[in-house]
Amino acid sequence: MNNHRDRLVRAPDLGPAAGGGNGGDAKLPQDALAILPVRETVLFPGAVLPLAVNRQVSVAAVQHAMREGQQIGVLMQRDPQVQEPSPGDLHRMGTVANILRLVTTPDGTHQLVCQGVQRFRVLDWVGERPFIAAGVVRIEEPDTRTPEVEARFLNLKRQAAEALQLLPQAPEGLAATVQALDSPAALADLAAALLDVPPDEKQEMLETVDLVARLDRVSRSLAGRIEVLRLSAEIGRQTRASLDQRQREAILREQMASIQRQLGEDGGKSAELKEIDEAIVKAGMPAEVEQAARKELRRLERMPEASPEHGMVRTYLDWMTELPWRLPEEKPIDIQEARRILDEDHFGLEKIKRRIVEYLAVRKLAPEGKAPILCFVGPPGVGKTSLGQSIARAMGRPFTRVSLGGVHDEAEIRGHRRTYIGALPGNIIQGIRKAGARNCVMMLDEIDKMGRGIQGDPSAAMLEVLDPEQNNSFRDNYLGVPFDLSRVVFIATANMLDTIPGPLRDRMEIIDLSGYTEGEKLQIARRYLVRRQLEANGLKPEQAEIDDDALRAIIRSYTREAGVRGLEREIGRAMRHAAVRIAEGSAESVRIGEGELAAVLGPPRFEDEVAMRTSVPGVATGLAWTPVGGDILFIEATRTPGSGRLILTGQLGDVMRESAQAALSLVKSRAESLGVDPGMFEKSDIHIHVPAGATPKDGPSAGVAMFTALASLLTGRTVRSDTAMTGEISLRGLVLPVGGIKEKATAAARAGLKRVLMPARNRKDYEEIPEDARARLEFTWLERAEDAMAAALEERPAAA
Ligand SMILES: Nc1ncnc2c1ncn2[C@@H]1O[C@H](COP(=O)(O)OP(=O)(O)OP(=O)(O)O)[C@@H](O)[C@H]1O
Repeated sequence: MNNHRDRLVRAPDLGPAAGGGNGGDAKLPQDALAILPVRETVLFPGAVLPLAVNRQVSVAAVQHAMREGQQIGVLMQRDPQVQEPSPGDLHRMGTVANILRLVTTPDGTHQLVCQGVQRFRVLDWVGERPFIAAGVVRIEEPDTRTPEVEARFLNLKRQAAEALQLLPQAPEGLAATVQALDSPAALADLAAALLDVPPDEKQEMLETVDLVARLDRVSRSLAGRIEVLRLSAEIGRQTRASLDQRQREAILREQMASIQRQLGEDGGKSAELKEIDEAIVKAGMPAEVEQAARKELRRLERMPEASPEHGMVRTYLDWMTELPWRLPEEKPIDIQEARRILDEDHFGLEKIKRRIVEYLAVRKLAPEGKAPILCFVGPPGVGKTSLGQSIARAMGRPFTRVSLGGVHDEAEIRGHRRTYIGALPGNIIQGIRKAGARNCVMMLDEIDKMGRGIQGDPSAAMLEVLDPEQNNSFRDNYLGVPFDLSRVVFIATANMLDTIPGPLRDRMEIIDLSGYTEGEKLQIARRYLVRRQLEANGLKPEQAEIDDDALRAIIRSYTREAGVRGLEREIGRAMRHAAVRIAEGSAESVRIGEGELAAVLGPPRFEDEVAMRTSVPGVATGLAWTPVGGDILFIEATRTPGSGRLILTGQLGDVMRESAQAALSLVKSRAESLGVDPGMFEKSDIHIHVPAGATPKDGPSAGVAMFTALASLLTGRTVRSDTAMTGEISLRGLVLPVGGIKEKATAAARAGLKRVLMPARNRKDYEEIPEDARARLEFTWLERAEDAMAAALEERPAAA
């Protein structure tokens, strides 16, 4: 069709390109492409297309590719008006092309003839001047021939044949080419390239990588096109039948007006449908999802408003249109600022904050990379949730919490199918909608408390949610379409590790928050909790004050916890007391010292518990590790006339029962050195009880305390009230090492004890114990059970 002769030109003939930047001669990294920005044209794989090359960026890109003998990346501009496009003006998905030849027309403009090879996606921009260059990933076209694909392939072929028949000026031989095509992907791309639709729609087709969705998308457009062609063919026929064109238009207008009149009578519904239609457009759904939504919208159109299904479809469409499909712009993370935010919100926790900053730094450098999933493990009230909130704040993203505690049904995570009455999406999708962004920070609370019921295993669904290979197309049963969770920042919390299923645990990076020492709690109270409670109770700082001694007393005598939640509650109570006094006018300002506490908060709750409990022989203070931090526990032993039985109560597990038996055997074998008549055992029953019977207890680490309690009972010497102990014992009287030393020592310090007895073989764990607890405790390291007796029992038998 050109009336001039094509001629081959070498790259340098194009004239000079602007210098500087990535340099005309610079080599690009291996998977990088020189980019040719084009306007209102989409090149599809397989298609041969002439492209105008006149702008500096285009000229330089083509020169570079030709000189290096490389392919070129063709990307369409978002806005055709932009004269000098920069990377931000381009779509991120385009087609890699082979340069076939370069043609210069007589009027001096250049045309590049190139052939699309395969799709690519831009990973990052690696240059802007003199030409745009991008690091890319090439998208392979898998050779899938499922029945789903096959059916669509045949259908599309049929449609293409029909369209070509209706087209008067279809190129010769095209119909035969189409029929001979054997690849569904090639057919879809060929049809898309030939279709007479706006460039943006073509770009959408290009971006539809999934083959089934692409075949559907192209087939839908083609069907529309065929309709138009049929109509125009019919009009043509009628014109030939000498129907006056004007007359025909008048008739059509008349028909349209009548249809509109009818619609007018039913204005409410059509307004509603229009609203949903607009919401679908606004939601920015991926093509496949939009297709599903539109299908439902068409169903809704046909449904009487009064039918129960109408409401269900309407609710479904509300969910679909309100979900944040579009990815909001992500600001790069400011690491300095993140550090400042973490410090502002939390006292101490240095190691943990450092780890979080590292995590954020990695995410900053590789935003699309697979970041590990952080899991905060620790007792309640140690700041797991508030750390999560700080991370969200530092990343500038919304925060949402999803509680997994008690979830034992897969559908709670993945939603119910819409066939169920009252079905809703699962809590992951609900969390996303609440957050309003699909790159939110989502805290998965109590992941250790997920159960497993008869309705499927929720942890399997969780695995899929957290798997970076799968979560970009997470399928909620209710939605029935994939949702991309890959940009969500997941953070899990748990009280204990043991109950998290192994595969889930492997996906996560565990961060331990073990609880605070008294010194840390004091600082947290002073810097955060008091201020927060002042505000919460409408007080100004000058109106109420709690001094340090009072805070320390609250920590010691009114709370016994690893975290600071109880502490905050008690401070809140004290503040309310102050608020009442100020509101009733009996004081201008209130100062609460240690002396006032009893009046404000009631009598101390924990102070003398140990002294009181251990005031009789037969009670020893043990130390336990629990999921909510360490704690003290009492081992009580008594003797009654009987026949040599050992009675054990207090919900003890097997290991603990055996350890009680071992303690008793050990005491029996030491009877003489304890000054006990060995014959006494046959005439007595020994009862060992570990109170707090509602909590199951297990483990061997109470062995030393059991032995000490029995020795105390039989010798009549009480156990020192300032001493707690832990350790396993062997039948031969050796003290064996145990776990949880740090938590146990912290618990002893928290309970106001002064001395702890621990296995000598745990000495290596001493370094782990927080400074604060170390300073307050005296440690005795036990080799043998006798060492415990010597260190724990009072010298003399208690007075009867
Ligand atoms: N290091 C700290 N500095 C300042 N405040 C803290 C610190 N640790 C905890 N807090 C405060 O203690 C309160 C309880 O913390 P948070 O709710 O985060 O606990 P949690 O570990 O998530 O508990 P749970 O497991 O019960 O949800 C919050 O108000 C939090 O701000």
